[in-house]
Amino acid sequence: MIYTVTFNPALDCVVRVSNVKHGIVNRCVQQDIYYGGKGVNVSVVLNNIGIPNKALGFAAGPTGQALLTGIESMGVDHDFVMLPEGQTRINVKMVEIADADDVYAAGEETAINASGPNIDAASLSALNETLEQTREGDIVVLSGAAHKSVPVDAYASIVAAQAAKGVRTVVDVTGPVLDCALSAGPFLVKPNDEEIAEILDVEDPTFDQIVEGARMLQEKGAVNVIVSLGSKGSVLLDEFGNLHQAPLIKGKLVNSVGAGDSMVAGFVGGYQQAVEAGLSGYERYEHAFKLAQACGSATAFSAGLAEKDLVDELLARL
Ligand SMILES: O=P(O)(O)OC[C@@]1(O)O[C@H](CO)[C@@H](O)[C@@H]1O
Repeated sequence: MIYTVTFNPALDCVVRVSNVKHGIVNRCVQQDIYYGGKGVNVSVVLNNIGIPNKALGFAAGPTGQALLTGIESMGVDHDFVMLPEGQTRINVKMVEIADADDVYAAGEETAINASGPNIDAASLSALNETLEQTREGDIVVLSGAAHKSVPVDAYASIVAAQAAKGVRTVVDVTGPVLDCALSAGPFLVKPNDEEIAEILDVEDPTFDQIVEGARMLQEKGAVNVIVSLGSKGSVLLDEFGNLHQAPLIKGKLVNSVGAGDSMVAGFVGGYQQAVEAGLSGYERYEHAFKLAQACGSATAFSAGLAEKDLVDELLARL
């Protein structure tokens, strides 16, 4: 079973605007609301491609209730802890489009992510209790930034507790929370090229430097590392030291929100399928990485998150 944990989910309000001017009221030409937060996105994509999973995390207030009702109506199984105070955040994603008649054209994306509600110690304990339901062989995906009230080692503690039970974990977060979690040996981390640049302290890393950065993350404890390289595709450095490279799949970019989360969904879903099919070593990772690429690109080519038909179509091209 795959579990996702979203400490700070969000209602993503994506507004498409042409000819934005600062300092005045702008009217959008299209508005879409998605049930988001990185782990929630992973769950939605897994659900869309027919892979059973359960979404965990924290929700609060009427916005949190709307998020839970929304994912439930999509068929996503969940077991969120309701926080005693506050509201699940609303994140605004603005896409600036050149032509008001071509609403879903690619455009420059600007995100304003809210800070989200405070997480009290009792609620954190309640989440840890829900995580007791995992079993050996399961995968737990910990995705997205946590509110500043969360101790920096909260992800690391979950990684360590799950590893002790034979559960693999994915940690998709940055900064000190990632640094701390690395030492607990997560199964997968997924930085992008900018985060690798920060780790290496270089401005515009070459391909070799990206690979060096990924190896550094392995030395610090990550079992596998996927680095998304924007228009240059992505790479996977697997636990055996093999480098899997994937150029970007060609298609019309509509929306990059959730594309990275969709890669994570494809990877964990594909990894689980490969285990069940008896694949091992290099083949297991090739299979997982292909589904990761197909899911990531299917989201990038859609207004919302990846749907099965497009994922299958893209998979057939790889
Ligand atoms: O603030 P975080 O947790 O880093 O990121 C949250 C977020 O930007 O990530 C998802 C896309 O990856 C969105 O659904 C959501 O709004």
